[in-house]
Amino acid sequence: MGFVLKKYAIIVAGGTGQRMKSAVPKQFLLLQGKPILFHTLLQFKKAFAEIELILVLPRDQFSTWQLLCQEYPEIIQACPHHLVEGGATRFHSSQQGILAIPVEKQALVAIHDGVRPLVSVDSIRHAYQSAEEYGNAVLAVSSKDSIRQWDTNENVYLPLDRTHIKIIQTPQIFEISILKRAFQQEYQDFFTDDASVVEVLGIDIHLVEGNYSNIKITTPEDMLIAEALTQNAST
Ligand SMILES: Nc1ccn([C@@H]2O[C@H](COP(=O)(O)OP(=O)(O)OP(=O)(O)O)[C@@H](O)[C@H]2O)c(=O)n1
Ligand SMILES: C[C@](O)(CO)[C@H](O)COP(=O)(O)O
Repeated sequence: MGFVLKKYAIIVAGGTGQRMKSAVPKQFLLLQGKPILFHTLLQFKKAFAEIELILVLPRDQFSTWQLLCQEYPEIIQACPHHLVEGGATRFHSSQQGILAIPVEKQALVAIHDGVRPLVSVDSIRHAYQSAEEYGNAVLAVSSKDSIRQWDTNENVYLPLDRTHIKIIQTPQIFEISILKRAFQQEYQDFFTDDASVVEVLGIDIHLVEGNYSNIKITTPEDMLIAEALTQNAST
């Protein structure tokens, strides 16, 4: 693969994990005996040794992370990174990460959920390659379930054609100049991911095939699924 542009990855982990209901912030929970965030950072390093990593965390979690980095020295050895303070929403955390990247550099920037540690190296490489070709790339998979949407006129859930549905994942990769422009906007409630922010500029989003294992660890059963999916990797 002939990559030309400099590559950054912003790993957003500025949330508080309310749905996980865990005393330990979910990004620090151990998966195969190592913090989730280590697995996430490592996948990007495995994809591109030269990549620059930016980790976004709430300020009050910096000290816990620094302690984890002492307890697991492989984190810093394998995945040196720049630590940035997060914001009130995912949008604001992405924005903080983007601000940490120098303006003058031409680069491709992936924004990835810290709690998606199972993204495959192949998916990461494929997404950067597509972003280099099309200007942006967002991982997505087809729905395996039937889908219904609430209809306010009929007051009932009506079926949707699932062949027209995509489940959106991360990483979501963009040219830095586009991200800088997009994230100057005011926050809007429908900004549930970075693609929805960039799209407001009138830019078409290019979806690329993701992997079903790339789950977002959101609720307690996701930890069990993640442990099961990584079991062979650790033996
Ligand atoms: N203010 C925020 C909110 C979320 N995130 C990050 O965005 C990713 C996806 O969000 P989600 O799974 O919703 O995480 P939380 O917001 O922590 O969880 P919850 O909504 O259950 O509180 C996570 O890596 C999370 O840390 C972030 O960086 N900053
Ligand atoms: C960015 C994302 O993971 C794409 O599926 C998702 O939108 C994050 O949503 P959350 O409510 O912040 O978990």
